[in-house]
Formats: sequence, C-alpha cells, structure tokens
Amino acid sequence: MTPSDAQAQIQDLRRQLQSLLEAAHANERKLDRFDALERRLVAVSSMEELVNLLLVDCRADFGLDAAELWLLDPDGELSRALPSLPMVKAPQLLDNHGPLKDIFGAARTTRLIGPGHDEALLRKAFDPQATVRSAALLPLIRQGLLIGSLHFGANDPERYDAASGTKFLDRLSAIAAIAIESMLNRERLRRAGMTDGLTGVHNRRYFDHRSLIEFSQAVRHRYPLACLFLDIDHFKAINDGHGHPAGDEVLRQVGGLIQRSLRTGDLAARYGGEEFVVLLPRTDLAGAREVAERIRQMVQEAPFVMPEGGTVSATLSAGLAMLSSDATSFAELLSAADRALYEAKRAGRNRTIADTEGETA
Ligand SMILES: Nc1nc2c(ncn2[C@@H]2O[C@H](COP(=O)(O)OP(=O)(O)OP(=O)(O)O)[C@@H](O)[C@H]2O)c(=O)[nH]1
Repeated sequence: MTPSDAQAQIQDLRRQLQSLLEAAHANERKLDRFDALERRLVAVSSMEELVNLLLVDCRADFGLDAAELWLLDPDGELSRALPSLPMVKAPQLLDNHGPLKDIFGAARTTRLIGPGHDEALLRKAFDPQATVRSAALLPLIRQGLLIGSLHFGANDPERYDAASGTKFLDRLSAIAAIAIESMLNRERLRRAGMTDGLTGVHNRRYFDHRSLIEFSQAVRHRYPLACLFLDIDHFKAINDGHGHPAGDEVLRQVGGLIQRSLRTGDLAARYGGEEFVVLLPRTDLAGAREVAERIRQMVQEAPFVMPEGGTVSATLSAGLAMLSSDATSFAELLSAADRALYEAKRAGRNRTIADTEGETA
C-alpha cells in the first residue's frame, strides 16, 4: 500500500465515521423529540389539547406534511361532544370498523407505506388534497381493541419506507392510545356529572351553576334573558295507566324533543321529576313564546312510541318569564316562570302562559 493509498483509506474511514456520528446525532434528536412528545401526551388535561397535540404539534415537531386521527365512535358519543370543543383540526369519527380493517387487516401493527405501494390506501388515509407520498399508519389499541388510528404523512417519498424500523412509532401509538382512552373516560365522567341519566339533557346541578353565569352576563350586557318551565300534564296518570317504564320513555323523548328545538347557547335541563327548565339568552318575550309554543305543539302532536310497541300521547304546560330590568337575583326569574307555569296548569293545561309581573318586553 502506497502512502497515498493509506491516506485515501484514512479519508474514507473519516467520512464513514462522520456520517455514523451524524446518524447517531439525528437519532438522538429524534429520541429527544419523541421523549418530549410522550411527556406532553401523558400530561394533557383536555380532549382538545390531546387532539391538537397529535394533529397540529406533532406535525410541526416532526416536520410532517399531513396528520390525521381516526377514532371509532359507534354510538355517536364523540360526535355529540367534539363540535363544542375548540380544535384547529378535528379527528375523523368512524361509526364502524370498516375503514380500520381496510388499513390494518387482522395484523393491527404499524404500517409504513412508501411510494408505489398502496397508493389507494394513502388517498383514503389522508385528506385528498394532501400530496402524501409516504406514510406511517399507526393502530391505536386499548385492551386488545382497535379504537382508532393515527396517520403521519410526508410529501417526501423516502420519509417512510416499508423496510424502516417502527420501534419509536409503536411506542408512540401505544402511549397515544392510553392518552386517548383516559381522556375519553374523563370526558365521560365530566359529562355524567352534568347530565341527567334518563333524558340526556343537563341536570339540575349543572343548571344551577350555568344559570348564575347566564344571569350575570345578561345583566352586565343588558340583553334579554327568557326562562321557561315546562311540565308534562297529568304525568302521574301516564305512569299509572301505562306503567313507570312508559313514563320514563315519555320523559326521555320529551327531553330529546326540547333539546332539538333549541339553538346553540340555549340551555335545557331536567329540573325535577317531569319538569324541565329552559334558559334562552338574547331572546325577547315574543321569541321565547314562539319556542315554548313550538315545543308544546310538538309534544301534543307526538305519538310517543314505546320500545315494546304501542304509543302514548302527552301534553305539557309552559310558564314563561323574562328577566326584569330591576331583578337582583336569578331566583326572581325562576319563581316568575314557576308562577306562570302554575297559571298555565290552573287555566286548563296544554298551554303557554307568560308571567306579566316582571315583563319588560
Ligand atoms: N316514570 C317516571 N315518573 C316520574 C319520574 N319522576 C317523577 N315522576 C312521577 O311524576 C308524577 C308527577 O305527578 P304530579 O306532580 O302529581 O303531577 P302531574 O300528574 O303531572 O299533574 P300536573 O303537573 O298537575 O299536570 C309523579 O307520579 C311522580 O312519581 C321519573 O323519572 N320517571
């Protein structure tokens, strides 16, 4: 070997060493980023924070071009809860396992897709506008069940290829699945604490809390606030004539019907047995009367279909009051609406009566 050959060999070895060092540094940085992400994942405190972390922050931190989260939501629980949450990008909710099966089949392990492979799957897994050329599709599994999937996509065709290792990604998907499951459980508990178990509308506890906020907002910003008390007529006779479960079913359906008649920002709650209360912020007397009458008529016309067959009919009475300009407490509004309800019952039921004492509109 000549001195110049030896020199060239040393140069070559230096280059190899340099590139190994760079790869080691790159891996270390990658490990640090995963580490930081894992720590943030286990510390999130709300569903929206978790979704933003997986879809927005991950994308920025890892230099991805697309990120998607699919969550299985067979009974529509998430589709009811998520729209009210402030999220930059929402997860896609699946009402069945089909799309997850298309990706993972029976294997349910991380799938790396490089260029020229499974392009139809890439189009399914990402927004059609994203020009994803390679991707990592991560299954989210909890207690042996596939609960969703997390998709990372890159325009760079070399970013993910089938031969790469998936150790980091497997770990990330396991932690993401735990974080999602515990967030869903927390969200369920939170909602259960403010929801009436039978009718699905808010419970009295939540109403007591929210009504004080609505009251002070209406006073501060000087906008009208209407309160309705809605009480099913002769409910005892429904229970006595058709049985308690039939009474429960009527209550459940009336609750749903009230909820569907309201706008976002209105508040409906089950106040007691067969009595509901509704708060309508920024609504004047005429508007509130219209809402009460709409609900009353819908109840009057509804055949309440029973699960074991047959129908039950019902009517309800409504008492309506407006927050008066000199009101000093929310209780005054409640008792005015209650008084009006009493009048509606006394006048023959199945009607709406507005309290006139505190009326300002
Ligand atoms: N099925 C069922 N019944 C309930 C529930 N909560 C309260 N009730 C019943 O609702 C009935 C209310 O009866 P009342 O207060 O006498 O009033 P009403 O028969 O509706 O008569 P008016 O309000 O005067 O038209 C009672 O028989 C309660 O037992 C419930 O969750 N489910």
